[in-house]
Parts: sequence; structure tokens; C-alpha cells
Amino acid sequence: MAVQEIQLPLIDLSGYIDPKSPGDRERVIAEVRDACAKFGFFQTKGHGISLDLQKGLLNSIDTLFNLPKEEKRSLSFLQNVSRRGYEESGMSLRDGDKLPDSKEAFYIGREDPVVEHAGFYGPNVWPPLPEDQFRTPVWNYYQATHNLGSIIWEILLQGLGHPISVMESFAKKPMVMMKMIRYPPLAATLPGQFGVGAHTDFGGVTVLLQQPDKHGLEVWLDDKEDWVPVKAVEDVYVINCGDMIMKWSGGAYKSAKHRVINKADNESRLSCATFFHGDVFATNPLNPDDPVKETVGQLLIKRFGNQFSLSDEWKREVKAAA
Ligand SMILES: O=C(O)CCC(=O)C(=O)O
Ligand SMILES: [Fe+2]
Repeated sequence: MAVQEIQLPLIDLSGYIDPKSPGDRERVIAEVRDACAKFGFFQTKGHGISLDLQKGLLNSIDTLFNLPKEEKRSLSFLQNVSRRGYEESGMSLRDGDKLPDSKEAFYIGREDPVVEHAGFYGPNVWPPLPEDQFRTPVWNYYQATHNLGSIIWEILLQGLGHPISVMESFAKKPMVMMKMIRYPPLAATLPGQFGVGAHTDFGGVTVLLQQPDKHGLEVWLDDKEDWVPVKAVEDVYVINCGDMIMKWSGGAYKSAKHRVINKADNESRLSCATFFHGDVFATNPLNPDDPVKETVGQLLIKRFGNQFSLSDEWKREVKAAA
């Protein structure tokens, strides 16, 4: 089948970030709209995130996951009310999957000094590594992808005819979670086990960095009824829309199923996904007239409520604020 030759659109964002002539921005807005309508995914260059930041982040992820198992376990995200910290291999199992994900992950988010809204906002967990080896490069990178996520949201809003100003009320204090991931070599996974099993992303915009040449991501294309590999190319990001965007855009933008199988027998694979959701109490920015006033927080709880045993306090607060 020719399916292997299908490539996701590659969009140069510099036309939007740093337009050189009239019409550049409109062109990028149209390209992003078409890609998200057709695939829910695209690849991008000209995104404004320096290679130094990308390399610094990948080094930090490598250092983190090379810490002794016990040390990593002591940073468990299950002990943290804001779900920041370490997730061990084998802890994620989706309904319908036979085996849990082989990946291990580490989560950070907004750095809020105190826990608020029972855990939507709060401080991060930082591993006991020298600042210049972990916290500084990771935080700098987080801010850069936070910025890129916001730009993509802006573009998506304009693609449906809304002004950029909608972002002001949507993202005053946006929930932006970052997930650093390591996939074990293929030889170390069980037959039939995935790095990350087939899923759609929950929320808003996902900004994904794949370690260069460490292939493994596959996207489901409805019209081909097949999985399409997305090559891991240096300095090329993968952007995709989550379920919240699909719902809020009335299906104009797709949230596509994807999965990861590390293709390398003897080498691990690193990646990092930044999920730009929006303010916990924000409602639909893609259709401000939407009569359903469901908030980002409520949608998050609906999706993860059962999976992640959220505290009742959390659920009550978000309900009360609706
Ligand atoms: O590692 C990747 O390439 C994708 C990860 C992913 O889909 C996710 O964490 O939601
Ligand atoms: Fe995903």
C-alpha cells in the first residue's frame, strides 16, 4: 500500500510569527485550518524554538530517567496533589488495552507557589539534580512551548473567524502541562505492548518534540483506515488538536487517534509533549456563543475523573465554579 508515503502537512510558522509580506499570516492561518480539519495533526518548522533549547531539554530528560529507580519512585506523581512528578512504566492502561504502556514519564506544569483549586494549580516537583542540569533547561523549554501553544491557539481561533483578543479571557492563567517521556527499546517491551497505546489527546493544543531519528509515532487516518508513521526529524515539531478542540469547534478541527511504538530494538526513545489547555474556568473560545458553558476544568475531570481518582474536593470546586 502507498500509505507509508503519506506525509502530514509541513507548515512553516515563520510566516505567522514573523510575517514578511501582507498575506503571510492569512496563508498560515489557512494552512493550519486545513491541516487540522483534515488530519487533526501537522508538522511544523519556523516555530521559533531554538535548537539549543530542544537539545538542552533532551539532555535533561535523559539525565532524569537515568536516575536510580528508587530515586525516581520517590518523586511519584501519585503522591502529588497537582499530579506533578514521576510516572513509572506500566502505570497507564486504557480501557480496551491488553497491556499497560511501556513508557515512563515525568510531569511539570505551571509553577504556582500554592495549591489552588484543589490541585489544578500548584508547585512542581523537581528532582534532586543540579539546577543547570535539569530545572533551568526544562523550565526555559517549558516557557518556549507554552508560548508556541498559545500561538497555535491564536491561529486556530482566527481560522474559525474569531479575533485574537478571545485569547485574553481564555488564557489568563492557562493550564499547560508538560510530559517528558522515555520509551524502552523495543526488545525490552512485551509482545503486543505499546509505548503509548492508541488514544486521543484530551484537551487543547499539543506541541510534541520527538528525539531526532527516534521514530515511533503513528497517526490514524480515517479515510485511509490505516496508521501512518510520523518521522522524527530534527527541529520539526508535531502539533495536534485534542478532544476539547474537536468538541468546541463542532468538529471543524479533528482530534486524531495516535500511538507510539519505539521502532529501535536496542535504543530508548525520548519525547516531550506540552499540552496547552486553557484557564480552569474558561469556556469555549472557538464558539463564544456556545450555549453549553462547560469549562476546561470540567472537561478535564470528565475525561480523567475515573482514570486518575481525583479528589472529591477537586471535583466539588470545579462544579461549584461552573
Ligand atoms: O511520544 C510521542 O511521540 C507521543 C506521545 C503522546 O501521544 C502523548 O503523550 O499523548
Ligand atoms: Fe498523545
